[in-house]
Amino acid sequence: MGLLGRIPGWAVPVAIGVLVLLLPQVIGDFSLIRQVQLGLILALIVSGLNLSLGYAGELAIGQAAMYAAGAYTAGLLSLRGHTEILLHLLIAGAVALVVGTVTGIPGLRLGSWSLAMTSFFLVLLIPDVIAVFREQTGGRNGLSGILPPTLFGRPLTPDDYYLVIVVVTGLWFAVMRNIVVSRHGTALRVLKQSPVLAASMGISVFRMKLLAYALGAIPAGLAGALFANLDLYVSPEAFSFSLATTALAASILGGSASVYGALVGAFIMQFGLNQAGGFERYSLLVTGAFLILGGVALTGGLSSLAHTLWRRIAAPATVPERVERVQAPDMPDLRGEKLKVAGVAKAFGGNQALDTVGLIAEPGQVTALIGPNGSGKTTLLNMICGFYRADAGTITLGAKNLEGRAPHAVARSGVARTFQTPNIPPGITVLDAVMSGRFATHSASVLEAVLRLPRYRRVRRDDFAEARRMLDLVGLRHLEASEAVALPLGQRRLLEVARSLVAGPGLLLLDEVASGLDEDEAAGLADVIRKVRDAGGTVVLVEHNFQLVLSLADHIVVLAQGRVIAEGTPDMIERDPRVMSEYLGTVPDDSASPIVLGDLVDDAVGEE
Ligand SMILES: Nc1ncnc2c1ncn2[C@@H]1O[C@H](COP(=O)(O)OP(=O)(O)OP(=O)(O)O)[C@@H](O)[C@H]1O
Repeated sequence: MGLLGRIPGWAVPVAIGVLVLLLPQVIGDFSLIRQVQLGLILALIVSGLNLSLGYAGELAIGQAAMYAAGAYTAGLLSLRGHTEILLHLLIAGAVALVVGTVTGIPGLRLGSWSLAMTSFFLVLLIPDVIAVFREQTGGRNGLSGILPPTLFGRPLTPDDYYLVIVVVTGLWFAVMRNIVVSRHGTALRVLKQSPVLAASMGISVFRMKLLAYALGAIPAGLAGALFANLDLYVSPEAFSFSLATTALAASILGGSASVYGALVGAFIMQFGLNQAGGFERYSLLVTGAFLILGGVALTGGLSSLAHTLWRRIAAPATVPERVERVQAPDMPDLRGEKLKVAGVAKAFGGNQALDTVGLIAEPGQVTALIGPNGSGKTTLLNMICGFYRADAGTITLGAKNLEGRAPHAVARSGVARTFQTPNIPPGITVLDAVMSGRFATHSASVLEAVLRLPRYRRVRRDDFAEARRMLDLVGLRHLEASEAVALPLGQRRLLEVARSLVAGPGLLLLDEVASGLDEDEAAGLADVIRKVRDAGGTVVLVEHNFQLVLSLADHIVVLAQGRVIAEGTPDMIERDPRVMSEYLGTVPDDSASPIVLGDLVDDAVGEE
């Protein structure tokens, strides 16, 4: 690691903050200082957008409305004689939070693009809402007569007020950083990668998206209060649609999945726009140009570019090609639970994918589920995980009835799974990726994460310890600081197994976990699965590699056309004529060579 790599992560933003704080002492130019203040206010709005767009993957541009709510709240408070800036910030933040929550719920409940649409209409509605409450807001004439702000009763000079804006912005960015590096931050990235993955890790997709949108409202509300007290005048023009597009362009240009990208994007837009002659007329064109630049030329934004360069200079990444088979520790005891699937049926239109299927998986055993393509294996896994509702039948884990539970509730009941294609969010380390599997095991709130309260620290310590233990177990500990998504396939599969095990699940579902692995990698994986079994875990293995199934499974269930056609020990299954004939049905009739079951299944894998 180079000298640059030893600079702590917080040092750069703190140094920039101090520089910005001292700016008026160095530059006396009033108009430049005003641009900096407006840039910081825009950065607050953009950071809120980043939380939902960049981290949770939900396009929602309603921050302009929350900005307006914050500005009018502060203005109205001031007109009633309350000039205390801290009171303005507190109430404006709370009002924006309420606006964000109330408008976010219907948008998110309806799903799909609804939040984008509701937030879009929210911005278009601002002038109408202001007009309806003309008496209070001053309508199109705006709200004038706002009194200069005070701090603890003391009037603030313009220089003092500059400090207030810098400190509030700095504090918010510290809060944002704490959220982003917390479990909630990782959960947001998981959600952005895939709602299915999030739900299967016990994360409520609706709640997490609402959290991101509502939290993102707070800085917009703070920005509104700061703006009202800067200009001492608030009018509807300040909250036009072009503000929403400016914030969007700044977010994409700076890097929406980045904390400090909001500052970069906001300053480029603020200073860039100011330079553009006749901006008022061409604002949408200019922001559009910035949007295209950010979207086409800078995927991940300027901050991602800077981050990549920094990492190259400070700590060049070294990712070993192959799985390191280190002597792994023993698996801690797992409290596996009995899975009982009885009489489960599922039809998609006229296609009966599962027909009265039954399966029992015992703790301390590997139960393999095999069958030709389209026989219903994945459908059954998705039903156990709560992604599909059964038309008939029951699914229980221990004493818990899983049927009818939402996917995140099933995961919280102790069901963990891997995916046919490893599902790993970009931008997080191997250690973070494994720790994210523990999200459902705690109840430390966002506030505890932001303030780094003792319970949060304790939970975090346990997360680190457990994740490292699992990385030791699968032999990836030496890669804990590497970017998770950059690992080769074999290691990503092991990583998924570690992530599924880290919360000590009652049931582990492995979906074609050996597919695409070479012999060594498959053998390493088989060792890990045996350890899970020996530690008392309940394992259901969906697998096409028949030799691996024979060597690992204690019990095999064979599905064909949605029905269980055979079950028993590997010996029994290998000699079962029905199993042979079902598989024979999958090969061309002109196959004249002697047929071995394992070869046939391997052929099927090769064709995929
Ligand atoms: N969401 C869906 N909508 C409609 N049909 C579906 C859906 N999911 C699965 N099916 C159908 O259900 C049947 C079983 O599919 P499933 O994916 O469960 O099989 P599988 O045994 O997992 O196959 P593979 O080994 O190829 O993954 C297939 O006929 C498939 O086309």
